[in-house]
Amino acid sequence: MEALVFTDNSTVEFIKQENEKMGLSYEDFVSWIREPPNYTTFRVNTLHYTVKDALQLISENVAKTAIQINATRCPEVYINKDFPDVINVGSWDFSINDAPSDEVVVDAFCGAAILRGSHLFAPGVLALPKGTAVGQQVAVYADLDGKCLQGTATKYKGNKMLVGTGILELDREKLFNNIAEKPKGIAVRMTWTRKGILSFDYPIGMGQLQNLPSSAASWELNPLPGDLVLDMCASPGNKTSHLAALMNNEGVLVAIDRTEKKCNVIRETCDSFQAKCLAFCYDSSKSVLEDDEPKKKIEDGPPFNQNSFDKILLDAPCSALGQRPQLLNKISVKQIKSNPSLQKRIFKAAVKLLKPKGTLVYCTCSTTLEENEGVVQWALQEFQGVLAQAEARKRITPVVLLKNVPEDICAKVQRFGPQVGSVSEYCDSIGFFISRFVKI
Ligand SMILES: C[S@@+](CC[C@H](N)C(=O)[O-])C[C@H]1O[C@@H](n2cnc3c(N)ncnc32)[C@H](O)[C@@H]1O
Repeated sequence: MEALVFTDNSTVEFIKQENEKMGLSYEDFVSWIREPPNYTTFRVNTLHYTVKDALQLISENVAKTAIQINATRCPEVYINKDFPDVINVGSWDFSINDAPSDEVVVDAFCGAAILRGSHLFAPGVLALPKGTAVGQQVAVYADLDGKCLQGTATKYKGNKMLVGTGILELDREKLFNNIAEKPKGIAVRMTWTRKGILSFDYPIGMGQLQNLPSSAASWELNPLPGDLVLDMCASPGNKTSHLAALMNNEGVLVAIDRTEKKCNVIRETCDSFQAKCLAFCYDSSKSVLEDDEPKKKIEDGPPFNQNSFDKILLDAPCSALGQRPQLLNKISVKQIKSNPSLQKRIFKAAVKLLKPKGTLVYCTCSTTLEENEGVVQWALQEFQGVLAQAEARKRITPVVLLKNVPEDICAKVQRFGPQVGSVSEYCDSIGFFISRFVKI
């Protein structure tokens, strides 16, 4: 029997109802969510690399991999037709006849990363039978029940899925027996994964693997050199670094997240891209000064004066139900339903911080109606006469009509997901939602 992706019965019921509103069955949704997208998207850091150079380098590295793994045909590598700084890399078209008998087991989260092309890194290994030697071909399985214990020395008998095969680079001694130091480095160098997605090398700073809708969200905001831009929920800074590139590092780019640790990650990401941004640790829902408070400079950090920013990205904290692939998810309905109230609080602050005629982009990596169209409906009601929903600058998804949501709202948002009847390659990405607004 196939293992469950969602373990909580009420979550299953909730997801069933959500998908019915889009004319999808629960089974359709789960069979989509448990598989990775068919291709990888790489966003080039145009501050320091040309897309042409990045394309050439990735193509060369993919060709080198072909030699290493004895593949006769390389996947396609090409510039995305809609986003000029995005390179698409297709999947490898070969299968294996028999998986090696030596098995490594990883947790479901790590298994999902391998399905998306990652190598297996040391901290992810749960089970490795005694006697398996470095240099040997191994099969990598994901534990679908969440029951395999770290350090297991025998073949794991629980519910598991083959995610790929590769060459073992670290033995049990290095993985489990060094108490003083946490294991690090590649434990298994993957040479085949179940959906044919493999990693490729690229220099630090050249760009990053980024889901296509995430790149699309920054393009929707369209920050220009010289703009005053705010990224309200910014860590780890992937979109921040993209915004800086679109601004050519000219203007002011402010990034906020709620802990210092998360802000340090934003700074690290931006440093590796040589992207300029001011990162501040703050609760974005409280980042607005009242009318009667003294005026401050943006550079001094939050809270900010009202009407301060030309463009604001609100990549909201969410249930992340659109992430793909998901092999095991224990989220409860209570957790899913806790998101909209925070999303709306941050949204309220965003509207106050935005200059008249300014642009706000709201996005999530969730597929639920309440976190997406639900927030849009609420915002249009709450800010009647102040905020208008705008057409997508670049529509790359089909319009998805939803029960009880006005058609004009559905027609303006972009919903990435497993929609029935869609043929665009862009729908084969993660589940994501983007809506653009302008302040009147
Ligand atoms: C979807 S992630 C952002 C991903 C990021 N935009 C990127 O592309 O790299 C949402 C972020 O919101 C942050 N967050 C949650 N509540 C917040 C709040 N009240 N104020 C600021 N940030 C918050 C979380 O810490 C998390 O890092």
